[in-house]
Amino acid sequence: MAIVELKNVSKIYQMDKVSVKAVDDVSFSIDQGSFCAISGPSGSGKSTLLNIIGLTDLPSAGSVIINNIDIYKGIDLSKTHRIPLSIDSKLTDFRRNLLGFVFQTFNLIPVLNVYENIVIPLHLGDSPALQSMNKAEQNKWVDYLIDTVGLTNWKKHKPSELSGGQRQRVAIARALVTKCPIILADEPTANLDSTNGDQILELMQKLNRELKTTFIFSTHDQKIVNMATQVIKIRDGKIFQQD
Ligand SMILES: Nc1ncnc2c1ncn2[C@@H]1O[C@H](COP(=O)(O)OP(=O)(O)OP(=O)(O)O)[C@@H](O)[C@H]1O
Repeated sequence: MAIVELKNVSKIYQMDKVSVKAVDDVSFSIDQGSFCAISGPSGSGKSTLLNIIGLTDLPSAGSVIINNIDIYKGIDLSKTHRIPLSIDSKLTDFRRNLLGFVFQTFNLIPVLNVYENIVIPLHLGDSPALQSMNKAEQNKWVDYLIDTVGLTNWKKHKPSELSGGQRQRVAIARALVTKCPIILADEPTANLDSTNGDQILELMQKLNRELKTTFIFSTHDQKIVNMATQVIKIRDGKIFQQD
């Protein structure tokens, strides 16, 4: 079953008189539970596609369907250059409930410790998955995540006291804490050495298998491509191969 579907999606960036077609009439679907790599050379449109799926970038044309919800239904995208106020709060809810984000620069809050960084999303929204857990169950879930990412002895430590690999583990636990069905990861291994990068990938693969969370990567990393259950290769904003 498809959890993400893009139909005839294009994205044009307009800069003064120059327009750049970053994504050019792209259609694909990603199955629930996939470990999916969007790969391609620099400037091919990977991050733009991930941002469109992450609902942080508005397409210029096409449909984006996530979890069977046609996100921009009824909106004339050709005349809309900014996320319309009328759907802004709906998109924020979709992002909180459906999507978790892992970035190459980790994006942790420096003044908060590991535990506090991980539980932040629990204080921001109230997704259906979270509503189904009482306080004790939430605490058990957070402990399970911290244990699974191997940071039980580091709960009280600040990000500055952690290695790059440990910081990315915090970011992964934070992305998963709301039990969202989809994790978007933009070059998650780019700032890690190869040993730490390998460990982070193995961890994400384990979580993908155990929790059935869908992982979608934008990446140059051939190791991610080799591990992926679905690969979408793009070049100049177009798909040139899918397997
Ligand atoms: N905000 C923007 N304004 C104008 N042009 C942009 C913007 N973001 C991306 N682009 C252009 O769109 C094209 C695709 O960029 P994108 O960042 O999606 O590629 P990428 O494959 O992720 O590249 P990289 O691997 O180097 O991060 C490029 O030509 C880029 O210059």
